[in-house]
Amino acid sequence: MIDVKNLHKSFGSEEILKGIDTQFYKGKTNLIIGQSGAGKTVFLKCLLGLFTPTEGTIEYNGSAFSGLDVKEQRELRQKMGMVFQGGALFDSMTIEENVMFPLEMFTKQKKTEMMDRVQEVLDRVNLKNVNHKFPSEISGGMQKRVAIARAIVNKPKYLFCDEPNSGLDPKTAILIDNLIQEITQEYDITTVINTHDMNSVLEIGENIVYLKNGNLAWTGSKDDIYKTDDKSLIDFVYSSDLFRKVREVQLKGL
Ligand SMILES: Nc1ncnc2c1ncn2[C@@H]1O[C@H](COP(=O)(O)OP(=O)(O)OP(=O)(O)O)[C@@H](O)[C@H]1O
Repeated sequence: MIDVKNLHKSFGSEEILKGIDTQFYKGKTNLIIGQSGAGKTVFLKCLLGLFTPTEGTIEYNGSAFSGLDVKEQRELRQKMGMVFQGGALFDSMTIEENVMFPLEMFTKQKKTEMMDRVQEVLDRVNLKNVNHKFPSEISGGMQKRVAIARAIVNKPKYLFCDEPNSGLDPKTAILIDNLIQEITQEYDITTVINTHDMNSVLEIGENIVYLKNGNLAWTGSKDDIYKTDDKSLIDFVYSSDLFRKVREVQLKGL
């Protein structure tokens, strides 16, 4: 679990995050949603420890970066996996080398042990016969699977995903969403996903954190969204055609 307490983040005189209190739960797909510029990426970077909060704390199972020494901070970082927007694979490395990279960076495992683990996670994300290909030789959906495999190869306790569906067709996007949700449940990971995608909200939104202008405006599940009377959330989610249509069908009781 990640416990966020009174999180503020400013750049110079500009305050981006304005005192956020929320929790992200283990074994659940936690989503951060909000309009462009609301502060989602800044929030995700604070969670990753890439930005230091100006005020407030983020506790990972009771430990905050600020209370840890350098070695403990490194250990905590190793428990974090990240799926970057666009995948961020290394173009000059094969798929196998990409996935092995965190193990080579952070562990002292033997090559055979690393190879076994790489194969295990490639199997888990349903990627066959791609080990020796380069990222440019596989599809966008497959690249996302590689990015997920790389993010989980070192058995993280926390998984952060920045717009994991960007650039994918709707069907592939849902497959990727479902894969992230399955992995989250199977390995009991605290997963936080930054997304614009209302399909994702409807599909996998178990705990949704809605940011507005750097404030926490609403939290709840995908089912709670249908019952909400929060005007700003309604305005935001009903800008999605899909959401409006699903709601109309629900109201008709079909
Ligand atoms: N390193 C930085 N230095 C200064 N300002 C920053 C920095 N990173 C982000 N910001 C500012 O913080 C604000 C929120 O940006 P952020 O990227 O978190 O929004 P977002 O909700 O993720 O938007 P989008 O959905 O478009 O990605 C923006 O005004 C941005 O200019």
